[in-house]
Amino acid sequence: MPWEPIKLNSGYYMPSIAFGTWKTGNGQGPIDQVKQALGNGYNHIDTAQAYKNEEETGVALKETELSRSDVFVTTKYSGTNGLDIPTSIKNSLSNLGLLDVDLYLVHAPRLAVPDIPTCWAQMEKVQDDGLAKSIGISNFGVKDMETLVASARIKPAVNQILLHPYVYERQKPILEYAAKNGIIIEAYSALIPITKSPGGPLDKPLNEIAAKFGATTEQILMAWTKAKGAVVVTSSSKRTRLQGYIAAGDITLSAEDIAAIDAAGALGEEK
Ligand SMILES: NC(=O)C1=CN([C@@H]2O[C@H](COP(=O)(O)OP(=O)(O)OC[C@H]3O[C@@H](n4cnc5c(N)ncnc54)[C@H](O)[C@@H]3O)[C@@H](O)[C@H]2O)C=CC1
Ligand SMILES: O=CCc1c[nH]c2ccccc12
Repeated sequence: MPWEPIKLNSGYYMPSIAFGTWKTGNGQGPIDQVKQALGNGYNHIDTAQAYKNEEETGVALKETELSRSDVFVTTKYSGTNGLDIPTSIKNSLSNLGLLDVDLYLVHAPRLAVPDIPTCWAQMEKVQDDGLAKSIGISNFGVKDMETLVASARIKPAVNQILLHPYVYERQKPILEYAAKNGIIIEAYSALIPITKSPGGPLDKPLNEIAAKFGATTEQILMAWTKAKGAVVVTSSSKRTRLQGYIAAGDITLSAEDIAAIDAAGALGEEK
């Protein structure tokens, strides 16, 4: 299997590519987009309180042929409407029509109120109470993680962060700290060098490596992210793109390919 499941520090396995539901509200709606992803090789769905599509995600999960145990569901505490963590997780489960989620994340460190240790103790209770199989964080920097780990009984299983070659140097300390502490990195917006920042130093190596593999540049960015040991959370309303991302799991970049992408990435910061 190309995108191998990754074992989390909770003992559970997480599929290493996820379909993200942020901004699935346009055109084809979230229900159809989640169903399309589930029908095209995705068994990991990423949503959040803030995305306001947990109910639609729940409908898609009910309507799919896959059983609950075949799909890994992530949602996040986003501090929406000023609700606290115990209330938010119950609302999310009710919206999703589920008894538990596979992964519950604190969406950003600024949401950890009144402070990170107090917030994390509430997350630990969510896991203790069986409402989430694993708990984690998103957008946490090294200092945030140090504060959390210093008082944690349960270490975060995952830190979901921005990761692509133009921010790799900046984000590397987060990857290193996570690796030392058994925290899996999940990368969002891996395609930004193509979707938002084309015309930079990455274009040449990405095009050359893509031509060598007979692949698209999106697929090469996905393969690079995978090579960094990260889980990928991506999205598209287009079936062919979704299928292309799955196929990217078969691409193994050489050390030289990775070095060329790292070097070009370090030359240009995100625009
Ligand atoms: N925790 C957090 O703060 C965040 C989490 N996320 C999660 O990650 C998921 C994916 O985030 P994205 O930034 O959308 O990921 P992404 O970088 O993988 O981009 C996917 C988007 O790029 C488009 N795309 C693909 N190839 C393209 C091409 N050749 N030309 C133009 N557009 C192309 C797709 O249609 C899709 O809209 C979200 O749905 C959400 O679940 C995203 C942002 C922040
Ligand atoms: O997850 C994507 C970005 C986003 C949208 N709403 C929120 C709320 C809190 C943190 C991040 C985000």
